[in-house]
Amino acid sequence: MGNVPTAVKHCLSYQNLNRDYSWLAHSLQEEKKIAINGLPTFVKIVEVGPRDGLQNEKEIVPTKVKIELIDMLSEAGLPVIEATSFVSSKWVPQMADQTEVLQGIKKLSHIKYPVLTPNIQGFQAAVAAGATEVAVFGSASETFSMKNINCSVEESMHKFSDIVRSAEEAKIPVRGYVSCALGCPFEGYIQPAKVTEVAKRMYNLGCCEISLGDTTGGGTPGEMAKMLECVLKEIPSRALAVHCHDTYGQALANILTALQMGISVVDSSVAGLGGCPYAEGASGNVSTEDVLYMLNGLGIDTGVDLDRVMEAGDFICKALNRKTSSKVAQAIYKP
Ligand SMILES: CC(C)(COP(=O)([O-])OP(=O)([O-])OC[C@H]1O[C@@H](n2cnc3c(N)ncnc32)[C@H](O)[C@@H]1OP(=O)([O-])[O-])[C@@H](O)C(=O)NCCC(=O)NCCSC(=O)C[C@@](C)(O)CC(=O)[O-]
Repeated sequence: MGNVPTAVKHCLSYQNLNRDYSWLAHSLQEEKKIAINGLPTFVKIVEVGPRDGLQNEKEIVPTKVKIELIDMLSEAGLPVIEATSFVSSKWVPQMADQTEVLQGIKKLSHIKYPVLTPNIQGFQAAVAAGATEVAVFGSASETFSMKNINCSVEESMHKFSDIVRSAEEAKIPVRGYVSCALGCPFEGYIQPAKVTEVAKRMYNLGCCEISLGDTTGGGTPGEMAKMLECVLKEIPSRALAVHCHDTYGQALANILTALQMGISVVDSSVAGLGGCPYAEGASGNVSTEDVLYMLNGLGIDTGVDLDRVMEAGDFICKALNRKTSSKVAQAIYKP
């Protein structure tokens, strides 16, 4: 870890914070159920690196590297790791080894390994490969829906409805993504009312959690607040997540805004890998390392070991022959 300032060390671990600032630890424990400054006391991190992070990579990443990455992330204590997607390999060649990845990883019993399924064909293949959680992905933008999953928003709802019905029978929880929640790469501004309408339809279909995606990474905290204000009128905060890309450097500010509004599920990607193949120019997701550092500093528990996530980030960056996009890892990680 090298020589890092004391204040920084405290952001490296929630446990450090508790130990070294006993007065704060005491108050955190005493007021376990009372949010500090309106913030949640626990945030669930949904690690999307192995799927969202890798799907856009031009060079095919070897299956064994993907498996090792997921196993390292499991060891880091991430509660949810989106492992792969059961989409067409003609559309997204990087995800063609979905079955091998899902079957090759060490599945720890306390960790969920959801996979993306755009249609019933993908859902059936995912279940056959052993998936126990899936996610459907819709959009608040008609154009993005066509480009991404080759159908209109209306048609996508019918496909998702089929998946949710089959998933209910198989007792498989379904997460729902709403892309373009803060803007579309093709249509630009998207009205919060449109985001709300799509999110509500997916929630009413039976999606247990709705992840609101800033696909372009162009949203700002003001826009995040307006969009969430609208969505929260229809969906309870406990069923919402935010999924922020960091193209414009707004992701952490957007996440903090969401936390202040009662959201306690945050999607992020190790080393800030990623980008959607159908959102050209949009860079990676916010890095898991940076989100953890911020949450640790706020005294918010996640159960995740930042050091181990940085090791996983270092591993995948070396495999991809690139520098991490995590500011925290750049600042403090010494292999
Ligand atoms: C949705 C489809 C499949 C429709 O693709 P299509 O071409 O319209 O599908 P189709 O039903 O007409 O079938 C055509 C061919 O695809 C096959 N096919 C059909 N379905 C499947 C399937 N599930 N798995 C494997 N193969 C499939 C099917 O068998 C057939 O094969 P052929 O007869 O030509 O050999 C296609 O558009 C697709 O795969 N899109 C991929 C989209 C994608 O993965 N996007 C990136 C993820 S979304 C994202 O990143 C955003 C998010 C979630 O992170 C949040 C955010 O940041 O906003």
